[in-house]
Amino acid sequence: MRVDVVSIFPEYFAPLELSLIGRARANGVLQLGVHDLRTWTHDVHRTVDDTPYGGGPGMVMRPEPWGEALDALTPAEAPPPRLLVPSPAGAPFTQAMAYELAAEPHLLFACGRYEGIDQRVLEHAATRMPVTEVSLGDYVLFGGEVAVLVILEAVTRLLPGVLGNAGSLDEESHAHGLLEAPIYTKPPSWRGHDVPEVLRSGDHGKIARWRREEGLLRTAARRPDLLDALPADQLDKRDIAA
Ligand SMILES: N#Cc1c(-c2ccc3ccn(Cc4ccc(CN5CCCC5)cc4)c3c2)n[nH]c1N
Repeated sequence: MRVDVVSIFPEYFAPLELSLIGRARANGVLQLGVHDLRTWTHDVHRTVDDTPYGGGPGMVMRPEPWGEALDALTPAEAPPPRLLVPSPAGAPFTQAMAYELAAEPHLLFACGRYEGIDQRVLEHAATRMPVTEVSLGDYVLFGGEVAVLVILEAVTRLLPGVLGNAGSLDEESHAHGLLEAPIYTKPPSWRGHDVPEVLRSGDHGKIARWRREEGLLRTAARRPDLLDALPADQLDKRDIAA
């Protein structure tokens, strides 16, 4: 997968040299390009923002540099990338979207700052490539960079060969639409707290049932909205102890 990121703070993406994403890049699973938007400015002050039409707080990112940047990162001879624009007004980023993005050959991220990017940039880009405005959640950040780090981590871990034990993808939260069960390791007793006996029983059927029940209980307590979204055949409400 090829990923290009455009930002006025390219140094935000230094962490992508580390850990499993760094290894994915070294293995060629992920090709990452980070670009400074100011590369595509032409004035002495390298200006990327201006005042908002219609008034209002803050500044808006000018369309010209963005237009040139997206042109430069959208090769004419290859299929167009999917453009992702983090925004407080975006569609919620979910594990389902992470799976969808992990299947894309080329992602292009536009990191806004200030009060956002002139809307015409997205309108024009949409005439050439798929454009998705995406939001991490209902709170306001300073810009899109943190969102790109989150999205890139969620997507990269789904790429083939990135996670050593592919099985771990099956059992994690949101893989089956539920939260995962509690997890434990040695010692069997620690400060008076014991590991649930069933997990040390060696009975894999009982362990699987225990984990599903614990996941249901957690989901009912912390994320009842996920239960409502489960397909009817996957949940019998009686599964959840009162
Ligand atoms: N993903 C994600 C995000 C973001 C996010 C993503 C990208 C940018 C680019 C700039 N900002 C800052 C900002 C701040 C306030 C406003 C609202 N203003 C009201 C009047 C005109 C705009 C717009 C943007 C961003 C924030 N925040 N929260 C998420 N889950």
